[in-house]
Parts: sequence; C-alpha cells; structure tokens
Amino acid sequence: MFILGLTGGIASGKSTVSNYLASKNIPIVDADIGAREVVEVGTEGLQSIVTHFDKEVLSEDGSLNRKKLGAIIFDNETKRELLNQLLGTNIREWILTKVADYRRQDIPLLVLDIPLLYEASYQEVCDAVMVVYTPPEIQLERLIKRNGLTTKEAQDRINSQLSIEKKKQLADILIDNSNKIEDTYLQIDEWLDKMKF
Ligand SMILES: CC(C)(COP(=O)(O)OP(=O)(O)OC[C@H]1O[C@@H](n2cnc3c(N)ncnc32)[C@H](O)[C@@H]1O)[C@@H](O)C(=O)NCCC(=O)NCCS
Ligand SMILES: Nc1ncnc2c1ncn2[C@@H]1O[C@H](COP(=O)(O)OP(=O)(O)OP(=O)(O)O)[C@@H](O)[C@H]1O
Repeated sequence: MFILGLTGGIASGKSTVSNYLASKNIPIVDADIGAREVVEVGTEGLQSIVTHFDKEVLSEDGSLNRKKLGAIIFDNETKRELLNQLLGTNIREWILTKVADYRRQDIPLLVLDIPLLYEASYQEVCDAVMVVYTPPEIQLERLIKRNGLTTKEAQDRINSQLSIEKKKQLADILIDNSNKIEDTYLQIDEWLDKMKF
C-alpha cells in the first residue's frame, strides 16, 4: 500500500484535492475528522482542554465551542502549543489506527490528509508527500472569503503554520492550486497516471 501524505497551508486547497481523490474511490484519512473525534463529549481530550483552558471553551450543551477555542489559540503561540500537546498523541493514535485498518484491506493507495503534516513529522509514515500550493496572497484571500475572517484573524491562522513556501520546498509532489480547479484536477490525474494508480 502506497501512503500519500496530502498537505498544504490553511485554505490552500487540501479538501478540494482530497474530495477529488475520494471521487475516484481512493480512501482518505482526514486528520481534521480525527481532531474532532478526539474532543467529542465524554472524551479525555475534551476533559484535558477544560482542565487547561477553563470551562469558557465549552458551549451550553457541554460540547467544545470551536470558535472560542480557535480565537484563543490562533493568536497565542503558547496556548496553541499547549493544545497541540494535549491532542497530538490522541490524533496520532486515531490516524495510525486508520492506517493499520486499511493495511489489512490490501488497497493500492491511501491518502493521509493532514494540515500539520510537516509540523508534526508525519512524513515519516508516508511514501511521498503532496503539497497543495497557492501563493500566500491567494491563500489569504480565499481564507478570508471562506471563513468570513478579518485580515488579521486570517493572517494569524496562516502564521500559526509552517509557511506555504517552506512546505513547497519540502514537497515530493507539488500541486499548484492557484488557477482554475480543472487545472488542479489535471495535475492530480497526471500524477495518478504516472504512478499507475
Ligand atoms: C482550534 C480548533 C478548535 C478550531 O476549530 P475550527 O472548527 O474553527 O477549525 P478546523 O478544525 O476546521 O481547522 C481548520 C484549519 O485550521 C488549521 N489548524 C487547526 N488546528 C491548528 C493548529 N493547532 N495549528 C495550526 N493550524 C491549525 C488547519 O489547517 C485546519 O485545517 C480546531 O482547529 C482544533 O481543535 N485544533 C487542534 C487540533 C489540530 O491540531 N488539528 C489539526 C489536525 S493535524
Ligand atoms: N482553484 C481554486 N479556485 C478558486 N477557489 C478555490 C480553488 N481551490 C479551492 N478554492 C476555494 O478556496 C477555499 C479553500 O479551499 P479548501 O477548503 O479546499 O482548502 P483547505 O486547504 O482544505 O483548507 P483547510 O486547511 O482550512 O482545511 C474554499 O472556499 C475553496 O472553495
């Protein structure tokens, strides 16, 4: 089984690419889903957040108020690192369990869609890493538009990750998503063909 890591900057187009790969029946392990599961009501992940961040990050129904926690961590490096420490191990375990499940199924290609792939060293479990790239100004523009953020909020989120230019340098496969989506799909098709998947 070939393990393809898929990453990029926030709002650079990872989901756009992973949805396209999923439409070709390629299985995807999505770290953002794992990151939600490990903080569901009743998990030790959610409990540890309450312990370290205070009850104000909970909504009235006891679930995580993602907007509030996001507002706290994206402009505060110390708190962001604390959250990463609290959840990192549980997210890793969630991802590696999925990988082990797929290994038993004898499939040719598995995609790991992980926003913080390089930041958390997941390249070690991948055979190759595909980086979805857009220049920083397009990334900022798309993030503001999609999430309805102010320029400062969007820039804080971008700055909370390894820069997209650095990810571009590290990439084994670079997908340029700054033009039309069809142009991006074409680059994916070329790679799939080349690899005979
Ligand atoms: C802070 C939280 C509650 C904000 O939730 P929200 O629904 O607003 O955003 P969502 O989870 O959809 O994430 C959106 C994007 O933000 C970026 N992001 C998320 N967490 C982080 C982080 N700790 N550091 C840098 N970027 C991050 C990713 O690119 C992600 O795709 C949430 O992002 C979270 O729990 N983050 C910590 C878990 C984590 O590290 N997730 C990344 C998985 S590798
Ligand atoms: N080639 C493109 N042309 C125009 N808009 C695009 C293109 N690719 C993606 N978008 C838009 O940009 C936004 C970000 O794309 P997407 O959600 O795929 O990014 P992402 O990397 O998965 O983001 P995140 O890190 O937050 O999960 C979305 O609103 C999407 O519709």
